[in-house]
Amino acid sequence: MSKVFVAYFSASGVTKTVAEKLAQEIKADLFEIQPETPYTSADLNWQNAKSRSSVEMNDRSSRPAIRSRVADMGAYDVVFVGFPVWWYREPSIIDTFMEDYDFSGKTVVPFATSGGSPIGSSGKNLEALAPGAKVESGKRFAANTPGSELAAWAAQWL
Ligand SMILES: Cc1cc2nc3c(=O)[nH]c(=O)nc-3n(C[C@H](O)[C@H](O)[C@H](O)COP(=O)(O)O)c2cc1C
Repeated sequence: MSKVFVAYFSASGVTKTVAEKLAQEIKADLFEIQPETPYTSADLNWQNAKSRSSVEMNDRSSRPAIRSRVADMGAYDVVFVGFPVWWYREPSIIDTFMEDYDFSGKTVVPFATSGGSPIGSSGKNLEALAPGAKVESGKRFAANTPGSELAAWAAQWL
């Protein structure tokens, strides 16, 4: 049986709810990707080109620091990676997370929440940062997606 992990970043709690539901349904270990410096509401203002999130998302090399490490990433075969869609793709802190570990030989499955945008090119972006991993294109879920739907979707990798 595959050993399964769910890691997520959530700035305002929506992805957190989906990630918790997913982990519970598939009995996976759960890890929150927490920024070393938490995002304030001013940081998250996408209408301000100078806000922290705008500045980070405009710089593809931006790698916001993460507060803590996964104890034993080597133990897992399948890693679900959850995040809010920011500017049609994964937030830069997800790029930090992907570069922080060796995912070779693992399957990485992105999932996201958003105001409506699909997950877009996030899977391809994560793939570029995870040499030797099989990275799926992933899926965007509505905030209130039932656990049964998440479980049915995830079953293909278990
Ligand atoms: C900086 C920023 C950029 C965003 N860009 C998009 C976007 O391109 N498309 C979209 O549908 N929603 C966008 N959103 C909305 C979030 O994806 C949505 O509210 C998400 O569910 C929040 O998840 P969270 O509570 O886990 O952080 C953006 C939100 C922020 C803060």
